[in-house]
Amino acid sequence: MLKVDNLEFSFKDFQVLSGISFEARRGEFVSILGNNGAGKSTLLKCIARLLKPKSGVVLIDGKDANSFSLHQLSKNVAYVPQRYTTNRITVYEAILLGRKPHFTGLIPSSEDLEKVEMALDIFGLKHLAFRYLDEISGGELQKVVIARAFVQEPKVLLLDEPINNLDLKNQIEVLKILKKLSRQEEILVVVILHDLNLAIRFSDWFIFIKDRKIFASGGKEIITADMISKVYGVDVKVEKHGDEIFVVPIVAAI
Ligand SMILES: Nc1ncnc2c1ncn2[C@@H]1O[C@H](COP(=O)(O)OP(=O)(O)OP(=O)(O)O)[C@@H](O)[C@H]1O
Repeated sequence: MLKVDNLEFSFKDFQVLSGISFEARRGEFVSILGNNGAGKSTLLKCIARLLKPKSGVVLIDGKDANSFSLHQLSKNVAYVPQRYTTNRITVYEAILLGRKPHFTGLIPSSEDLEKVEMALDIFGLKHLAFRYLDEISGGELQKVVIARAFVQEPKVLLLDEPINNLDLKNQIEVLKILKKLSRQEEILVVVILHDLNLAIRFSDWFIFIKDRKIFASGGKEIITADMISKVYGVDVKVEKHGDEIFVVPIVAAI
């Protein structure tokens, strides 16, 4: 579904990414992890074609992403940024805008409206449908932005820190929804996360970025205290409780 091959990116002469290669399949939940400034958002933006890599290719379903028209790209890839600005439109209208790549006439089709209704339901936003975006909370807005990407019906859904404004209950709820979407709709979900333990709980595959490169990638077996300590520069323990593993930072008493 997604193949990134030898991607390099620089902001002028400041190299941010080098030799980034990985593949991910339909139906997977992949998390991109690493310290602040490691290049995670830059990688996601290169995949979404918002930034142009210096070299390397991004293949979507075997086709070079550069060969897609913007219209085709928006039917294949949806991107939820870390920060977003809002217009004075309602929650309903904002989500409906996600259907834009599917519009065939001036009036939304019944399918467009059904998808919006479905998204309002899935994301628990029905009661806010006719509120303006500046009249809802930051966490609610975050859900709206994800719901808008969902109705776009992409094959690849890219999300940059989608749970950073949410309380714990909503963090888990949104990750559960994303996981369900990856499984049921066979979408490839690629998410930047900072919470290692939530990433471990929900992801099928992990990509750790450090010093411009992929430091480690793989399934849960790559999560070791040594690897995490090297990536984040913090001493940690990896503890097992039943089938689950947890990363616990070792912090000396203050
Ligand atoms: N527009 C820009 N111009 C120049 N440098 C930039 C620009 N955007 C980001 N950078 C730099 O590129 C590097 C990677 O940034 P990026 O936002 O990809 O990191 P990140 O891993 O997503 O970080 P965070 O976890 O803090 O969001 C950082 O050193 C950042 O300062």
